[in-house]
Amino acid sequence: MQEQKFRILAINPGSTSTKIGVFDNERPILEKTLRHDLETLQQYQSVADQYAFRKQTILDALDEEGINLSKLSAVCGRGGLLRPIEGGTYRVNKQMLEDLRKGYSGVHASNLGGILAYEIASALNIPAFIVDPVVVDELEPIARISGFALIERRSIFHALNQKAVARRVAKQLGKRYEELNLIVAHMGGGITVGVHKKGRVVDVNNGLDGEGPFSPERAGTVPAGDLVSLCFSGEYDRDEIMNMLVGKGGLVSYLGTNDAVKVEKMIEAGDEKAKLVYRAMAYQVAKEIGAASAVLAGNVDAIILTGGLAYGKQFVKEIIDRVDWIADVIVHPGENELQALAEGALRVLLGEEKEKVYPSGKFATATVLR
Ligand SMILES: Nc1ncnc2c1ncn2[C@@H]1O[C@H](COP(=O)(O)OP(=O)(O)O)[C@@H](O)[C@H]1O
Ligand SMILES: CCCC(=O)OP(=O)(O)O
Repeated sequence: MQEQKFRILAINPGSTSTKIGVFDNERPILEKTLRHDLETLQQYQSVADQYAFRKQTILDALDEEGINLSKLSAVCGRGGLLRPIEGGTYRVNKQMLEDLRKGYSGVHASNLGGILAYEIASALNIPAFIVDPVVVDELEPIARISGFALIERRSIFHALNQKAVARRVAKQLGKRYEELNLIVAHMGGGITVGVHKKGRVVDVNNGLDGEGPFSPERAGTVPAGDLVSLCFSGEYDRDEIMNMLVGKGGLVSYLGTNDAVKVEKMIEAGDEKAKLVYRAMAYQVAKEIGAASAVLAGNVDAIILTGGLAYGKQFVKEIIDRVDWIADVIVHPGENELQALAEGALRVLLGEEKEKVYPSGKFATATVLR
C-alpha cells in the first residue's frame, strides 16, 4: 500500500522566540527560529497582544522560504496554560481557544500556539492540533502538597520537549521510556527539572511563575517572606510583581538580558557580576537535580540536560561537576519540540493514535485558584 503523505506546519512560541517547522510526515523540510528581542516583546501589554505580530512573522518567514500554504495538511501548535490534562494530541476546539485566550492557568507564550495553529489552519480548512501542552499533569499526590493548605503545587513545565528527549534517550539506551527513571532539566527561557519515573513525570517545578531554579527571565523560588514584603511595600501593583517574577526576573533582573550568549560574552570581557550570576543559575539547576534524585531515592538511570542553555559549554560543565555522582549526564542541546509536534499530529492523521478531546480526564472541570 502507498504511504500516506501529510505536510504539517509546527509552531512553537517560546518566551524569547517563535520556532516554526514544516514536515513531510516526520521528515523536516524547514526549521527556523524567529528570535524576538526583549525590546520588541516589551512593546506589547500582554502575551495575547503579541498574536498579530507573531502570526505575521510566521507567514513572512514561510513566504520567504517559498512554502505554499495550500499544500499543508494540518497545523500543530505548542499547547499552553490550559486546564491540567494528560499527555497526548488534542484537536483545537472552542473550549480550548477560550481557555488559551483567557490564560486559564496563567499567561505564557505557548498560549499562542493553539491560537496561531487554529487561525492559520481554519483559513486553509485543515485541522489544528496541540501536543503535550505545558499543563500535562502526572504528579503523584505527595508532590502536590506545598506546605500551606490553600496552595497546591502545580505541574507546569516543558512537557513536550522533556518527554520527546526522554524517549530519544531511552531509545539510545535500548530501553523503553516506561522502563527508566530519568531526570530531565529543560533549560530555556524558563527552566524545569522533571522527575520521569517509569514514563510519568511525578514531580517537577512549576517553571512559569515561581518555583525552582532562576532562569534567563524568571525568578524561580525566591524567599517567601521578602516577596510578601515587596508585594505590600506599596511600590508595586500585582502585574508589576508578576512581571518581576516572569519576564523580568532571573538574568534579566541581574544583567539586563535574557540572552545567555550575551552573558557569556560579558564574562569573556571580564565582567565578574555576570560570572557570579551565570554560575549561580547553574548551581540552582544542580540543586534541583539533587532534589529530583531524592524523589527517585537515588535510582536514577540518567540525567538529561536540554534546551538552549545546554549549548553553553561552561554552563553545562558547572552543572555536571555537581551532579555526575548521581548518574550519567546526557546533554541534548536545543530542543526537539517541532519534531515532537509534527509527530504528534502525524500519529493522529495516520490513525495510529486517536485525537483527544479537550478538556479530558479528572481535571476536566477543575478550577484553578489564582
Ligand atoms: N550557543 C548557545 N550558548 C549558550 N546559550 C545559548 C546558546 N544558544 C541559545 N542559548 C540561550 O538559550 C536561551 C533560550 O533557550 P530556548 O530553549 O531557545 O528558549 P525558549 O524556547 O524558552 O525561547 C537563551 O538565553 C539563549 O541565549
Ligand atoms: C511554562 C513552562 C514552559 C516554559 O517555561 O517555556 P519557555 O522556556 O519556552 O518559556
